Amino acid sequence: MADAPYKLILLRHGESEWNEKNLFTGWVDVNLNAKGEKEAVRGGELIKDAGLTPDVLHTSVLKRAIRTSQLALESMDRLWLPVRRSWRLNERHYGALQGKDKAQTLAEFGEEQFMLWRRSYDTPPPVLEDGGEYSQSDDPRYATIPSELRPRTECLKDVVVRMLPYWYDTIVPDLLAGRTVLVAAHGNSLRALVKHLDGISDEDIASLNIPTGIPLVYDLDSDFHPVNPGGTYLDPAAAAAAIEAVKNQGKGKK
Ligand SMILES: O=C(O)[C@@H](CO)OP(=O)(O)O
Repeated sequence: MADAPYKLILLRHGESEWNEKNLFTGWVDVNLNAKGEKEAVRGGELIKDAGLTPDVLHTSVLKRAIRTSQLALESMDRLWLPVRRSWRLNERHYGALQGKDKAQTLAEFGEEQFMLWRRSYDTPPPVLEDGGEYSQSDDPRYATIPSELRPRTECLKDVVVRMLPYWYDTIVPDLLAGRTVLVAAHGNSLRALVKHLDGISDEDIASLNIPTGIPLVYDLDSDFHPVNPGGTYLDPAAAAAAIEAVKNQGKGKK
């Protein structure tokens, strides 16, 4: 393998209560379900069995990612790791779709609009008005984000824009310091990071899905380009099946 000084492990949270119900989630802070907890433990075991030892953890500020990281770290007896959390690793804000049923949304608006909202690079869902049941406008954890920066909906392009400063300013310095970095985050914030790492086009990113709970390892060269493009899933067979399930969400299958 070409020279690859940096090791990055990406982990999407385990299945959540709303993944199970097939609801658009975004910034709504739902918990893991029992299957998701098991996936998180297994994710940690996979990392350990691969001989990897994360030195630092980065998570979003949403409990499904935080709990996944804790369960994974516990299963490798590394709960003691230093941890940084940022809203910049949060799931994509799903705007007015938050809390809506994916299958009903597909039936109501049709496949084309559904896929535009769900996977197009630059078409955000309608804005979520402040103060509603699924709004985070009064959530204290976001109180320090200036209002012009605070999303009320996001497309993937918006996620790339808000996530990249965190990549460059916080994760890259950890890699440069020689640390193996574990990032526990979400389907769409990880799609944004993978798009950046692999240089995936705005069109091609639409068909890339990330499964819950299966670690994806990148070996990065000195310019932070993957020497293993696309990364390496630690359980490739399970990842392939789970990717297909994510793709089919909304079609009555999970
Ligand atoms: O609902 C969401 O927040 C995300 C991830 O679960 O869904 P999707 O894969 O449809 O972008």
